[in-house]
Amino acid sequence: MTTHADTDTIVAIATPAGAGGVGIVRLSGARARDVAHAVCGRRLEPRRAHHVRFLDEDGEVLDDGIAIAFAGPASYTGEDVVELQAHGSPVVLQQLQSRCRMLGARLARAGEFSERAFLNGRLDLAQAEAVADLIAAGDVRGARAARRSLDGVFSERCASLADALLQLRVYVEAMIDFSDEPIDTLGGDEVARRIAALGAALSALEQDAERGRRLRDGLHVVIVGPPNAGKSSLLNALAGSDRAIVTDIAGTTRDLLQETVRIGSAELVLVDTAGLRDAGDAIEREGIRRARAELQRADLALVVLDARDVAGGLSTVADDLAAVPDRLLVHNKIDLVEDHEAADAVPVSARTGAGLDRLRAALAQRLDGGGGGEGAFTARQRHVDALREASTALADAAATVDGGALELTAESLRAAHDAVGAITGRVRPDDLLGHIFSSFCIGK
Ligand SMILES: Nc1nc2c(c(=O)[nH]1)N(C=O)[C@@H](CNc1ccc(C(=O)N[C@@H](CCC(=O)O)C(=O)O)cc1)CN2
Ligand SMILES: Nc1nc2c(ncn2[C@@H]2O[C@H](COP(=O)(O)OP(=O)(O)OP(=O)(O)O)[C@@H](O)[C@H]2O)c(=O)[nH]1
Repeated sequence: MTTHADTDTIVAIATPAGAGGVGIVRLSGARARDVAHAVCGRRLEPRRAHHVRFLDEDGEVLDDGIAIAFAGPASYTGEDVVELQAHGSPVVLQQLQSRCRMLGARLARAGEFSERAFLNGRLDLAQAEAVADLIAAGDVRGARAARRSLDGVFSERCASLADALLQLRVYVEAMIDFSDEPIDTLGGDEVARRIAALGAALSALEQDAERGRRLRDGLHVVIVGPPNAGKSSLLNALAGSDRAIVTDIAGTTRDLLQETVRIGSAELVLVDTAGLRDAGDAIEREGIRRARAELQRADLALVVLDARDVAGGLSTVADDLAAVPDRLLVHNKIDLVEDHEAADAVPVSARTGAGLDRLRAALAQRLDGGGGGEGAFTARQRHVDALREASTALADAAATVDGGALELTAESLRAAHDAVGAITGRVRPDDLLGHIFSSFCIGK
């Protein structure tokens, strides 16, 4: 792997803002070790922890700490890297960073260390994205899944798909070169068979990636039901807060209200919505429109019904539930009814708290069904979109094979191959890298 001697040497505080036990200033680039030499007053042997004094330009001691140098390409970025590990004082870390800048290092942009790791082939694009997803993970499942992506689980699946697509492209290109012969003697059936097999592999990966996207983005649970069923009360009870306004006036909730709730080791995003009904003033109708739009994005609808009128409530919302992939029925206000057992619903009272543990358990079970088990990895919307694009292109390829229009088949296969390649960054549109790495934190 080549180090990029022609690029700037960059510096950033790698640890979070604020005071901490230890703070790290990280350098990467051809001049990293020279800069460190000047700051530490001595040369650093690679991969060895040195206890040194960090000096300012007058030889004044800024702090004492640990300095470690990594000689490229055996480093995180693939370039020469130095870490200056000081006491976690924001003042000291700022001084150290300024000193490195005075010595010729430039302040790193957000994500620039990881971007260099990508550009130097240390990580592919999906792995670099997994670094950011690991850092941002809100729960154990998300962190584990991001770790698998960082280890290349997702990338390897993409790579083997890309390989198979490449082989098929080569085969089809060869057929085109012999195109004066009839297609069936050349193996048109074989091409069709291989396209079908690839389509199956692609759709399996697309499903796993969609599950991975949910792991990353969190399960989106939308609370719906008729007015006054107790949706806001239930949000408050689950969130353990008084976020939502509760009154006995039907149509109280108008806008969407979102809370992040932790269930076991998982985090889910709960959205309270306006009660669904075909009435109300202009504001309430807008609230209902937003509730319906929110349902389109839901992974799970938590359907809250008043236990005193389950059938009536359900008929109010039935049409709106059609688009939701999964639902959990809740009968609320069981404190007001005698017999509340129901086979297909969780009975609760948002007022007394009865049944809430059962509801949490039911939610936790749905969360497990949503992925995060053995082998699950994180993915992003970008990846799911790319896999869908590849599926469409592959379907186009299949359609043209039948007609014997092999140039078109070859073109569609190329499009599918490029779409899969964009996931790991083998193929990349111009603006993609800036878009991805700018959302990282500084120092990563
Ligand atoms: N102090 C510190 N901790 C850290 C990092 C860091 O940069 N500094 N990391 C970064 O964000 C992560 C670890 N990532 C790293 C990845 C590769 C190499 C590295 O030196 N790789 C060489 C040698 C391989 C080996 O010895 O195992 C290589 O890949 O050739 C270092 C850190 C998490 N913890
Ligand atoms: N007895 C009893 N009353 C409840 C329970 N849950 C909610 N309520 C009452 O029912 C009324 C409506 O509750 P909300 O939480 O505002 O209902 P909502 O479904 O959000 O109502 P909208 O905002 O109109 O859609 C309030 O007076 C609550 O105090 C419950 O479990 N038992």
